Amino acid sequence: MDEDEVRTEAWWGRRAWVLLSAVRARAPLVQCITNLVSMDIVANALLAAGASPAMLHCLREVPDFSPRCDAVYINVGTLSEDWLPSMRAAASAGRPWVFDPVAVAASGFRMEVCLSLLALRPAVVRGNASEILALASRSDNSSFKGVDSSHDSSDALQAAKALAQSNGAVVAVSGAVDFITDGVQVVSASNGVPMMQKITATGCAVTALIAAFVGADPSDALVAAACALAIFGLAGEIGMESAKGPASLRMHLIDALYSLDEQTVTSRVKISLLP
Ligand SMILES: Nc1ncnc2c1ncn2[C@@H]1O[C@H](COP(=O)(O)OP(=O)(O)OP(=O)(O)O)[C@@H](O)[C@H]1O
Ligand SMILES: Cc1ncsc1CCO
Ligand SMILES: [Mg+2]
Repeated sequence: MDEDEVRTEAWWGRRAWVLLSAVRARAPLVQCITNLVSMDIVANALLAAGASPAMLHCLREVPDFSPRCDAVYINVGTLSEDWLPSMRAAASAGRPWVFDPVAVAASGFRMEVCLSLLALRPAVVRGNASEILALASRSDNSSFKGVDSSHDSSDALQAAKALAQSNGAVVAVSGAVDFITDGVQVVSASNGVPMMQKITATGCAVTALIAAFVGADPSDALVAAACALAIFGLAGEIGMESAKGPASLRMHLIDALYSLDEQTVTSRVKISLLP
C-alpha cells in the first residue's frame, strides 16, 4: 500500500484541509431544496465554508438550473406535496445529490416519499440515528419521535451499513460520534460539542456542507462526507470556546467555519477508519 494511502488520523486531517480548500477555491454551486426552518443556517454555513448556496425550489426552474449546479441538496424537513416534483426533478438532474431524510418516521407518507427519493440514488444520505434506523427498517413506527434523535449514533451503525449496501449510497449517522459508511468501510468522526443539538437545523447545515464537499470533489463521497462532518464539528468546538448558549454558538460556529486554517484543521480533525 502506498504510504499516502495509510489512512492515519494525520492523513484524514490533510484530506479535510485539502477538501475545505477545494470548496474555498471552487465555490461549488449547491442547489438546496431544504426545509423552511433550516434555510438561513444552511445558506450561511455554506457561504462561510466558501460554497455558493442557492435556495431554488420552483419546478419550472429545475431543468435550466439543476444541471448547472455542482451538487444538489434535498431535505424533507417541512415536507409539502407541492415541493415533491421539484425534489424528484432536481435529484434526477444528473448532478451528485445529498439527502437529509428529516423525521422520516413521522408518517407513512413521509416514509414513502423518502424511500422514493432514495431510489433516485443519492451520493450521500445523512441523518441522525433515529432517522437512519427508521429508513433502514422502512418502518414509520410510533416509537420514533420528531426531528430529534432518541438514539445514539452507534445504535444505528449496522442499519447504516445495511442501508448503504442496499442503496449504493454513502450513509452518515450524526451524533456524539458521527459514523460514515459505504457498506464496507466505516469511518468515525468525533469532533463536535453536545450544544450543537440545541441549535435547530445544525444537522441540515452539516448535510448541506457534505453536498458542498461532494460538489468540490465528487471522486470519493465517503471521504467528502467524513471530512465535512469533522470540519463542521470542529467549527462547533471552536465556536463553543466563545459561546454562552445555543444562540451565540450558532454565530460563533459560523465564524469559526469561515476562519478555519490549515494548522487548526490538520491538528484537530478527529477521523479514523474503524477496523
Ligand atoms: N452529543 C454530541 N456531541 C458532539 N456533537 C454532536 C452531538 N450530537 C450531535 N452533534 C453534532 O451536531 C450536528 C447535528 O447533528 P444531529 O445528530 O443533532 O442532527 P439532526 O438531529 O439531524 O439535527 P437537525 O434535525 O436539527 O438538523 C452534527 O455535526 C453532529 O456531529
Ligand atoms: C424543527 C424542524 N421541524 C421540521 S424541519 C426542522 C428543522 C430541524 O430538522
Ligand atoms: Mg435532521
